[in-house]
Amino acid sequence: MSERARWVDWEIEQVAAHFQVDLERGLSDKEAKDRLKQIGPNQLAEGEKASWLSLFIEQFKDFMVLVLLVATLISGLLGEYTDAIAIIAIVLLNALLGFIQEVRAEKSLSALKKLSAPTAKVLREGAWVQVNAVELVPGDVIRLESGDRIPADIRFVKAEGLYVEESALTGESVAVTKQSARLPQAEVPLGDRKNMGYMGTMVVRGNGLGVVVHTGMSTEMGRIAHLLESTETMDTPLKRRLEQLGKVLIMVALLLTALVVFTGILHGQDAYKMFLAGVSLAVAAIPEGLPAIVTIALALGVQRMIKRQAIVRKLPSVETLGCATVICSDKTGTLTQNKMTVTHIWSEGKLIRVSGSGYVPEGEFQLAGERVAVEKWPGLRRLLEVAALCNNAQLLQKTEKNGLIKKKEAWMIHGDPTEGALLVAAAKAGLDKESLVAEWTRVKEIPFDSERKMMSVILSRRGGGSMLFCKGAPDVLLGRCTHLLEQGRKVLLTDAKREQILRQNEELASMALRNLAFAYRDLDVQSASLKEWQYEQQLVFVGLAGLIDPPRTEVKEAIRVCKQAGIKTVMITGDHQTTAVAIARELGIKRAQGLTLTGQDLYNMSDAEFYKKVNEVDVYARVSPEHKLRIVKALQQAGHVVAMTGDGVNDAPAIKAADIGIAMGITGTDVSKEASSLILADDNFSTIVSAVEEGRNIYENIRKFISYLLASNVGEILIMFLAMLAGFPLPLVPIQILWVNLVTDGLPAMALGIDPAEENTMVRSPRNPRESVFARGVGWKIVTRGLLIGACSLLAFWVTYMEAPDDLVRAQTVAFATLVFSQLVYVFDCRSQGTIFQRTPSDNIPLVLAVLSSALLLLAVIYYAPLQPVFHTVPLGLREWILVLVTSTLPVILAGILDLLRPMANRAKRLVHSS
Ligand SMILES: Nc1ncnc2c1ncn2[C@@H]1O[C@H](COP(=O)(O)OP(=O)(O)OP(=O)(O)O)[C@@H](O)[C@H]1O
Ligand SMILES: [Ca+2]
Repeated sequence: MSERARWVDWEIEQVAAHFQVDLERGLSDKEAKDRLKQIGPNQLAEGEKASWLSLFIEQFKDFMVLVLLVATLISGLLGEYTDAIAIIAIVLLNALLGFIQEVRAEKSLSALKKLSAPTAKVLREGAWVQVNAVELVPGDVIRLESGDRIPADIRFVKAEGLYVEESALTGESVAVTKQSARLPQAEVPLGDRKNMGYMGTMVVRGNGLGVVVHTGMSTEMGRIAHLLESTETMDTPLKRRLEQLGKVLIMVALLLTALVVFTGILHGQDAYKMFLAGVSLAVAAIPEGLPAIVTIALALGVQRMIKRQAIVRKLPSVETLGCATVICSDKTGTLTQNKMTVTHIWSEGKLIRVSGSGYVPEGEFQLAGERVAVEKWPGLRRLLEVAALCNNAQLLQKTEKNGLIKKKEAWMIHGDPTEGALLVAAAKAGLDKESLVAEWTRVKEIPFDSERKMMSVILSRRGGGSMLFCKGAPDVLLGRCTHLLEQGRKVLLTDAKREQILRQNEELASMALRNLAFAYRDLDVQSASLKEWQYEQQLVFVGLAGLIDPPRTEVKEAIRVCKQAGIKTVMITGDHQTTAVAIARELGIKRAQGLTLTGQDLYNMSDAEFYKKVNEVDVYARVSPEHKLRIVKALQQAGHVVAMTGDGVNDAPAIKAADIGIAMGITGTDVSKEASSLILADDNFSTIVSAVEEGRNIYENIRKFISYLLASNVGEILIMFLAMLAGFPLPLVPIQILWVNLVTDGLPAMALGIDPAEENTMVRSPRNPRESVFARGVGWKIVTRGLLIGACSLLAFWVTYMEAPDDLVRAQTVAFATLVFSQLVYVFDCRSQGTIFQRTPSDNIPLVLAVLSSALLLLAVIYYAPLQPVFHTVPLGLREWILVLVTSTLPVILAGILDLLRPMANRAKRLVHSS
């Protein structure tokens, strides 16, 4: 134990020396690389993955395939070599196809996992950079903020109001406070090592710095969790439902096959031939590949989503996305650009305009159009001092490598954009942080969180004395102020003054500005005994700042699309009500009669009251994260499928509870990301809307190939069944049945899975999550098309057979060709919920190619002499081809006519139901 615990009673300098790291600069890139090579990546070992071979063998586990293999083996032994070999070849080909599909799905899923892999903020060569957590090495200096998952075992170097929840390790769910100072002795249990942080535990409040002491399997986590569960399941509700459906379909297919065999034998067919045909039919007709294709369609769709900046963490959410009826979105950074600029300052009763734009620290302070000198205005100066010092952001000038950087882009900020904007404003007055820091030393920080809506620092002045600087939401901060700074003097804050400040705050907020208030207090010797919660009291109010945060340009359109698609957008923000409403109006979220509720309103409302109103609310303002959970619940109770965004630690419960929990890729905390099912790589609201569109499309594509595959299967069974019933000879031989199955299950079905969205995808209202996959015409399509395909193929067979009853092979070839071609025509019919003519083939080139190659393969099987005996085919003449082409397009034409009758059928059904 002492070997592991030894860091606990060391001084920080000792730890740094041990790891040969300069705490101000971090490791050099080279050193970090060397250590990584030596020690290995910072990750826990994963469990065994399924090998490729076992994945391949998996493809044969299907019962009917085994029966088929055995049956062919027997026929091989009986001397039917060509048949046996051909059948086995096709079964192998089928397995290969399934195998390739599965490998592909797996690959794209592991790529996904990488995308959402955790990162760490690490100091390398004097600069803070973001790296993948696996690249951390002992000696790295890392920064942690509330919501971060600690990426390795660390010794804290700095801790500001830091609380860490270590239940992953200790089982204790109450967060413990952390410190940087050494402990008197080393031998303390894990839970009491207050200056250590452990991999996998979670920062719930405050911030800190740490030196990495153990990585990967040498961490405490590595010691207990020897293996990480490796493969995430790819199960989704739809897949599960399809698997259940699959079982039913297997039964049906087997039953029908048995029926076919039985009828055939009754009509004097050869029992052995019938058996082989039956088994082949069963193999072809059982849609065992359905769940696999669903996974592929999901995986491919997920890849398209990534291109549109939406990273799916949980596959089932892809399906749910298409059902979303409400999207609850954060305001700052999601609906707005999160590029803030201070435009107004209110100090000592005067409203000052600040000119300039972006992060360039150039601009003027103007009062009624006249430039004001900040030096002559003590209140304004103090305000900017507080703004710059009660601040964790950094304003940086990009080093100009070439002269190409435009001035506007030459400046950037690190950290919270709100705080960055304040730094810029202070810099415009000539107060840059560096010179201020020379005068003021930070002693302590009471961090910001969205619950408190304020933040403070305690500073000691070089000349002596110390002060508390505080900034926060005006309405909150004002409650803690007792005094006011006026003409450089501290005066009592009267109720009238309070009123005035709040009025001013309202006025700024109605201009869609995000407001902050600033205050300070002198700390004398007595205040040394104050408890933390006692610091932020009896403050002296200094003034307000109004920050503009323009809406993202694309959001307005995205919200319009949502409306059209039957999805309601709701804004949930920690910001002030008036600000929120102003922006919500601008974006079209707020309807004329829509309600706005504040966190306070929610607090005063019973669940029953809230539930009654929830559908009318467009904007929730000044809410705390905890309210989000209540909002999700109420919406769900009202029957909504809810998508909810969030970024902080405290948003995690709501994200988890939502049907689609959405985290922010840029500003989101690890904890919120882990709780989410979708991550927005660009934090942008419009990305949610794209994801919804993709979600709907993926689901529709799945329905498309279900209708394709099942109708094809119905057709295959039907032609055999009807032929047996009518006492005809076998219209198809086993190898042909298997071939049809291979050619249709293969490329065309896959190409349907990547079909681009139909134009009306975002005009329809959301689908009911309980809706069956067969709803909205799919079931109808399967039945009508299936029946017609079977009947027409049989018709072609019958016509040819009647003409030349002793040339059975010719009739079989015609039936074979008709079946394949009618499916290849039908595949285009599957692309639209309307008629086949609603879409042009040119927008799915892969499908056209797939169909062409399937057609060519068929021609090869018919015309390439060596294959003719294998597939029992003969070359066809012009007359036969005309017959094939007519009978294979007939189903779609007839079905189109049937479709016209469908509304009538529905109406009749409703009439029957209502009477
Ligand atoms: N760094 C900060 N220091 C002090 N106060 C802050 C800081 N950032 C925000 N505030 C204040 O706290 C309020 C709530 O902030 P919070 O981050 O919870 O929500 P938001 O960012 O305004 O909106 P959203 O929830 O839409 O992202 C803000 O309106 C602001 O007045
Ligand atoms: Ca926020």
